[in-house]
Amino acid sequence: MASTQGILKPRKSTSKYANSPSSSTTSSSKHFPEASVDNLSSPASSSRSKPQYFYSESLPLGSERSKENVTVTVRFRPLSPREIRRGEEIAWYADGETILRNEETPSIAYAYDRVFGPTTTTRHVYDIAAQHVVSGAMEGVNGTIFAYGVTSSGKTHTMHGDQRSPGIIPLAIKDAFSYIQETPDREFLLRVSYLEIYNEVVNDLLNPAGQNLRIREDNQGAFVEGIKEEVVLSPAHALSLIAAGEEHRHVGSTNFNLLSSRSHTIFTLTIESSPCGDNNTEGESVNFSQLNLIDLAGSESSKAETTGVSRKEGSYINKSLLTLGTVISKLTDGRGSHIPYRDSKLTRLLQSSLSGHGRVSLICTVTPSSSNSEETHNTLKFAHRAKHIEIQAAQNKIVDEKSLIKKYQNEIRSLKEELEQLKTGVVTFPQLKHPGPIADDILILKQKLKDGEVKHESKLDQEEEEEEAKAILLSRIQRLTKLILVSTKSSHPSKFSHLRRGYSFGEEELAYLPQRRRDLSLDEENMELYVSLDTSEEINNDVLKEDKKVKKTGLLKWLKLRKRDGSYGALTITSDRSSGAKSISSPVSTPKTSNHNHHPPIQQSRHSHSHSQSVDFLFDPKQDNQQQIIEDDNSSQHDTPVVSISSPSITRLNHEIKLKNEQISLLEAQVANNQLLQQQLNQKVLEIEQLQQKVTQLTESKTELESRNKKLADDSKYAKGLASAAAVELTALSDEVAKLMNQNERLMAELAAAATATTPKNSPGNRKTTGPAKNGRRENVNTRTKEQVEMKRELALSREREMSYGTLLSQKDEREAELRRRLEESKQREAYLENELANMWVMVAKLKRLQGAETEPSESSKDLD
Ligand SMILES: Nc1ncnc2c1ncn2[C@@H]1O[C@H](COP(=O)(O)OP(=O)(O)OP(=O)(O)O)[C@@H](O)[C@H]1O
Repeated sequence: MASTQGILKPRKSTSKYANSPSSSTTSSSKHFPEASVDNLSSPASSSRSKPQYFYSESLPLGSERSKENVTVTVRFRPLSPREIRRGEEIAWYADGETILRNEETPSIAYAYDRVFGPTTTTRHVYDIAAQHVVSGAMEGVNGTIFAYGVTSSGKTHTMHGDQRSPGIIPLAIKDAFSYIQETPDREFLLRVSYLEIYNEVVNDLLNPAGQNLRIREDNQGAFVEGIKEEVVLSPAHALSLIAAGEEHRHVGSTNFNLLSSRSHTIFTLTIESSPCGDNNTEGESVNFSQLNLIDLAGSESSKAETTGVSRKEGSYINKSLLTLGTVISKLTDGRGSHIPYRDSKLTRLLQSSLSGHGRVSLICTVTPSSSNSEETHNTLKFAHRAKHIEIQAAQNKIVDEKSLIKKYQNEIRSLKEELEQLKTGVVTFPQLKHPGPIADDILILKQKLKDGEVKHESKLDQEEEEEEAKAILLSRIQRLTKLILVSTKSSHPSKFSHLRRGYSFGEEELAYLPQRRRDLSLDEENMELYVSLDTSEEINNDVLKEDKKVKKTGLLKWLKLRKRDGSYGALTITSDRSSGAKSISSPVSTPKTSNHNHHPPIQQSRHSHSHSQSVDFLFDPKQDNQQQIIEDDNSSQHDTPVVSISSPSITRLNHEIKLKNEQISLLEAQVANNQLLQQQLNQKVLEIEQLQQKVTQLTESKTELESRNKKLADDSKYAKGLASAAAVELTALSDEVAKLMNQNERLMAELAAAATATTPKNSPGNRKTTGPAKNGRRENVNTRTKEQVEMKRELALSREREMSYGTLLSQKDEREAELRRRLEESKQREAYLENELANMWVMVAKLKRLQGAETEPSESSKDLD
């Protein structure tokens, strides 16, 4: 793949204010005149005299610049009814369009590309902070827009919005389709994916089965393996996918926000475009870009009273946001040190955007309230750091083979050639020029035609077969064509950046936006206050409930329709970039206009350059001049000059053949679907069997471990008994030793006394003592000496015994410690196995659920048969 991407250029802090919050330079610091604001100081420089503050006055950003900074804007939300009730005060406020100031200490101020006050509409925020990123993405430059802020500061309100105030995501989608409408010389293919990062686990929000997906890397950067991508054909279609995805997003209640997002979400719009029709020459590269729209979970303040699950969620959220902060600091410190992208899934996925590949817009949402002043200040510092990231946005081009739009275009081209050959009768059964599932179908049908043709004798039969082949080719062309989006305008467009786009949302699109979803989270007290504050729109609970029901029914209806007939021709692509392949899991189906009763018949004329093979669609101006292509079967039949009518009977027969063909295609599709389901079912059964085996094995090893544990516990008990017996023995022994020592001392004392008593009597002066008395004393002395020797021997013996008992005791201690360690190990192993077992059961339950879900459609399709 030939991909031209931007280059990371961490900016060196050359200015003396570069590291001070007051020195916020803007995206345009190199290209726009800088204006200094005197008397503004930062916390860091408040003591210095006359600090200078640089900021830009010119927005939106010019598109011709090659080097840019991240666009950083700050949006205040109004004080919430709860905050008002608590009598909280304004701690921060917008001072003009670009400066934000602290109420208490006005010298603390920050400047950004734009500061939006609490009354600014999301549409205005979009125009300033997002529109240039979206238009860039439509032109082939990657783009990322994300909302950052503490919990309940208004991120989801800004990114998703509601029916009264659609957020950045719906506005961007609408704008993307407007861009297509205003660009008649290019063809587009749009597809979307939607994921969440919850507790550091990546889940696919468009595919509930896609849980705990892996992040992999290739030469284009990080990507999520196996994520589902859906080709989208209209704003309503894209919004319906988001609405369906939102149903799976993790939300919870915090003491700041009753419906708080507990996960980061990334909505990705992948855009491919190439020149239209005749301008589209083979081998020409395709513009390829991705627009990431990110709603981060809110960082949680230490004031949050959380327990259990929510504390765990909060710590994951805080950790990943902390990593985001560290990454941004390192990117901007100019030291070129290691950047820890890999420390969190969020930064891994954002690596490409943060390292300068494409445009980035950071919208920091803050609350003005005094109780959150500290958190707001942290957000402002984060925003200030992010401002220094330098990006170099460039168009991404990819070569033919990697592009889905080229693949479809080539397939349409060769199908048209085959159709033309069939019409002119030059080649009755041409050789296939392209492989793939559609070509396979055609091959089978052609084979059918071929087999039958030999037997047909009449000219009518031949014509019937030809008509059948033509009708099939035509329907394939139509199905593929409608995936590629083109403008209904024939004139050349004015430049996108000068266009005033129609932002208005039709009812159909609004149905997929929440009905002030977040407001429903207010407690009753707040609700009352909210209602009384918002007198223009009296919301009573019944109406809310009713609206919610209607919205849900709308979505369900849409999902059902989509399931039943593949409306919109929903095309699901599971990316497998590791193998370089994209698997198309559901081939393009033929939606009938009658099945789109939820979506009023939406038509769009395909701007074709080939008269003979054109597949014409009607354009419905009611659809805001920018609706998707869904073919009008009737009109295409009328306008397409491929059916040659030679006589009334042939016409009738042709008509019947067409009907039959359609039935055949439907049945074939159903059969293929059933086979696929059957295969999946078999696979699941196999997996369940394997899991059950594993569960049995685990149960066995658990039982074995339990018995080992029991044995070890017995051993340990025995060892403890031994140890306590030894301790008793040792105590007795030490008593005995003490006794012996006492005795010894006593004897020594006696001996000493005896020695003193003997010495003077044996002195020369006393040698006159009589014989028998002398002998008696000598005997006494001898007996005592003997006793002493005896006692010394006993003492030595008892010391030896004491030592041996000591050794024994330490050996016992060691053994006891060893047994305790083993006991601990086996307890850990048991816990691990129990955990594993629990996981297995969860998986088994999931698989069973899946199996159940898959059996249902297969049964219903059987019923159809
Ligand atoms: N600019 C705004 N104007 C009016 N109301 C707003 C605005 N921003 C936010 N709100 C309201 O404030 C409340 C909290 O907003 P939101 O749920 O968008 O916060 P959040 O930052 O996404 O919170 P979390 O991180 O907990 O998900 C909602 O009731 C929302 O409608």
